Amino acid sequence: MALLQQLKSQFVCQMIIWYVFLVSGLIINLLQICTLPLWLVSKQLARRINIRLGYCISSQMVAALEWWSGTECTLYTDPKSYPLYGNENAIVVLNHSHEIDFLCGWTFCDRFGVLGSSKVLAKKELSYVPVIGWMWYFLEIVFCKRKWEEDRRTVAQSLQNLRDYPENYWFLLFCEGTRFTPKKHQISMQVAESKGLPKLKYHLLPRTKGFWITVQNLRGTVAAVYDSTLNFRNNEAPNLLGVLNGRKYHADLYVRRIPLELIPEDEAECAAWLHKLYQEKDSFQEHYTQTGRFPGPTVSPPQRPWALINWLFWACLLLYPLGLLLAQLISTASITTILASVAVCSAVSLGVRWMIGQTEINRSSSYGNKEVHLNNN
Ligand SMILES: CCCCC/C=C\C/C=C\CCCCCCCC(=O)SCCNC(=O)CCNC(=O)[C@H](O)C(C)(C)COP(=O)(O)OP(=O)(O)OC[C@H]1O[C@@H](n2cnc3c(N)ncnc32)[C@H](O)[C@@H]1OP(=O)(O)O
Ligand SMILES: CCCCCCCCCCCCCCCCCC(=O)OC[C@@H](O)COP(=O)(O)O
Repeated sequence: MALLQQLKSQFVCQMIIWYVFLVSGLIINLLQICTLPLWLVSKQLARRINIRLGYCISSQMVAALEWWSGTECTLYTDPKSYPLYGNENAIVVLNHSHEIDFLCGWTFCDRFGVLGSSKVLAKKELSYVPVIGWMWYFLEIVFCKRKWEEDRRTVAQSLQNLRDYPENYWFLLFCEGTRFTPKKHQISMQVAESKGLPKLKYHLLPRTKGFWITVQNLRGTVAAVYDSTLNFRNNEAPNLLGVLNGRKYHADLYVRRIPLELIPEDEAECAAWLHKLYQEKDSFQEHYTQTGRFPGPTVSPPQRPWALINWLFWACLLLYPLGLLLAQLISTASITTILASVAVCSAVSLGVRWMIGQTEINRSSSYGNKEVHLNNN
C-alpha cells in the first residue's frame, strides 16, 4: 500500500497524467471548434455534442479525484429529494472555502449524470485557462467581471440563452464571490455590520445580485435551489497537488432541496432570503465543527466507471505516440534536439504550474480584499 502511495507521487506518473490531460484537452478543444458551423444548422445537436466533448475533459479531473486519489464523498440529504437529483435543472449554492470544492462538485455532477452539461457563474479570468477555460466557451458557461454595471446585462443575456438547453444541468453559484480568507472575512463582516446583518463565522457575506439575476432569468426552467455545504474530515485543507500526488481525502456534502417557488421575486426580498440562507449554512458548519457530521441521513450516490474508462481511452491513444517520439529523440539525440526538448518541457511545466495556481487560495484575487468606505446611515 505504502509502495503504491510512493509510486503515485513519482514525477513520471505526474508527467503521464499531465500529458494525457493537456494533449487530449487540446484535441477536444479543436473538435469543439469544428462544431462551430453546426451551431448554425442545429444548435441543439451542437450543444449535445459539446456536452459529451466537455465530459471527456472534466471527467479526467474527476477520475483523478475518485480513482487516483481515492477520495470519498458522502452526501447528507433528504431521501425524498434524492430521486430528483440529476432529473431536473437546479441552481446549486455552494460555500467557497476549499481549493478543490469545484472538483468535488464535479464528482457529484458525474454521479448524477450532469457533468457534461453543468454550468457555473465564473469570473472572466478563468475563461483564459487553456483546455478548461476554452472548453467552457462551448458549454455556454456564464462569465462575469464582478462589476455589476457591466455584468447585469451580459449575465442576464447568457442566462436567457440557457432557457432552451436540451439536457438537465446544475448551475453552480458561489454567492460569496471569492474564496474565504481571514482578511476577506474580516472586511465582509464589517459590511455585514454596516447593513445590520448578523455576523457569519464560516462564510463571507453573500453577494446577492448574481443570485437574484440567476433566479429571475431561469425561473420556469429550473425547478429548485440545492443549498449545498461542503466540508472535509479531520480539518483537512485539500488541494489539487495533493490529489495529483494520490492523497486520499474525505468530503462531506450537505444538500437541501428548496423549490424555486419559495424564493421571492422582489430583489430586496430575494437578497434578504439569501442572507438568511447563509445564516443557516453557518449553523450547519458549526454543527459539523462540533459533531464531525451534518444533520440528517446519508446516502452514497454510486460511483460510475465512465470517468475512468474515458481516461484509459485517452491514455491508450496518446501514450503510444509519446513512446515513439521519445525513442526517436533518443536515437537521433543531437544537442539541438535535446535543448529544444528541454525548452518545450520547461515551458509546459511553467504553464502547468500557472494552471494549478488558478486553484490555489494563496494566489486568490484581491476581490473582496479592499477596505470599503462604509456608510452606516
Ligand atoms: C454540490 C454540487 C455542485 C454542483 C456543481 C455544478 C456545476 C459545476 C460546474 C462547474 C464547476 C467549475 C467551477 C469554477 C468555479 C469558478 C467560480 C468563480 O469564478 S466564483 C467568482 C464569480 N462568481 C461570483 O462572483 C458569483 C457571486 N457574485 C455576485 O453575485 C455579484 O453580485 C456579481 C453579480 C458578480 C456582481 O459583483 P459586484 O462586485 O459588481 O457587485 P456586488 O453586488 O456583489 O457588490 C456590491 C454590493 O456588495 C456589498 N459589498 C461590498 N463589499 C463587500 C464585501 N466585501 N462582502 C460582501 N458584500 C460586499 C456592497 O455593499 C454592495 O451591496 P448592495 O448590493 O447592498 O448595494
Ligand atoms: C487527470 C487530470 C489531472 C489534470 C489536472 C488538471 C488541472 C487543471 C487545472 C486547471 C483548473 C482550472 C479550473 C479552475 C477552477 C478554479 C475554481 C476556483 O476556485 O476559482 C476561484 C474563483 O471562484 C474565485 O476566485 P478568487 O477571487 O478567490 O481568486
